[in-house]
Amino acid sequence: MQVKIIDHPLIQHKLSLIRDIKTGPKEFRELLDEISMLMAYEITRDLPLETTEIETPVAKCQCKMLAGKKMGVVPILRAGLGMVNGILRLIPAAKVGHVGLYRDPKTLLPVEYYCKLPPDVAERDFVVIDPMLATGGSSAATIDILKREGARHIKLMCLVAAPEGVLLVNKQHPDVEVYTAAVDEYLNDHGYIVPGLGDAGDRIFGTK
Ligand SMILES: O=P(O)(O)OC[C@H]1O[C@H](OP(=O)(O)OP(=O)(O)O)[C@H](O)[C@@H]1O
Ligand SMILES: O=c1cc[nH]c(=O)[nH]1
Ligand SMILES: [Mg+2]
Repeated sequence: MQVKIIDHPLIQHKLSLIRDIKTGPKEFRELLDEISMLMAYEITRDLPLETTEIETPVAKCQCKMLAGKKMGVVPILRAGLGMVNGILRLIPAAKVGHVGLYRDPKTLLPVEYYCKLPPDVAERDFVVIDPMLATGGSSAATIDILKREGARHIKLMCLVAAPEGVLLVNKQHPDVEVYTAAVDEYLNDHGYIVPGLGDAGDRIFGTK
């Protein structure tokens, strides 16, 4: 199983709070936003730097700055929306594409209902975001869509993953690095991650 677990203590602490059934939508959204920002710090570790001359009040010096790589963030609707702002706070120049998928409750297969991507897909490095990687069907389908539109560099960032989902993405998209804060135990008969955190979309938007 190829997966990078981001086990920073702040992320693990906040993840435990977010799992708690007593955490309501307001606190859930705030925690997801904070965790997303912390995770973005980790997934951008390999961004290229270039040297440029800066003049401080004291002297000129050679300083490092981001080399201007174009980035794109693609939340999977709905729950992925809860991770967008945390990432944009660290990478404000990223363009945001949206892919709408819902998981058919019987078949557990993803059903596409929306797609709007930036025009220059082939020039950008993408991060697909969704709090939950369960069977992996939704994430794998989103990566399919991005590749079909010309994307070549894609990472997947989720909050909680099931081993089944990581393995599916590894198998269908071996070039895509998967980042998560936790790999949980298994999927139950309804396709929910155990112990997981329940239905992420419903908990963010208060729809249950
Ligand atoms: O890995 P999978 O088995 O595909 O399941 C994970 C998907 O299920 C959830 O979305 P859901 O279909 O509940 O839609 P929502 O975000 O609109 O609630 C979740 O946010 C993922 O997108
Ligand atoms: O546990 C799960 C599985 C899929 N989608 C969710 O929101 N939670
Ligand atoms: Mg949902």
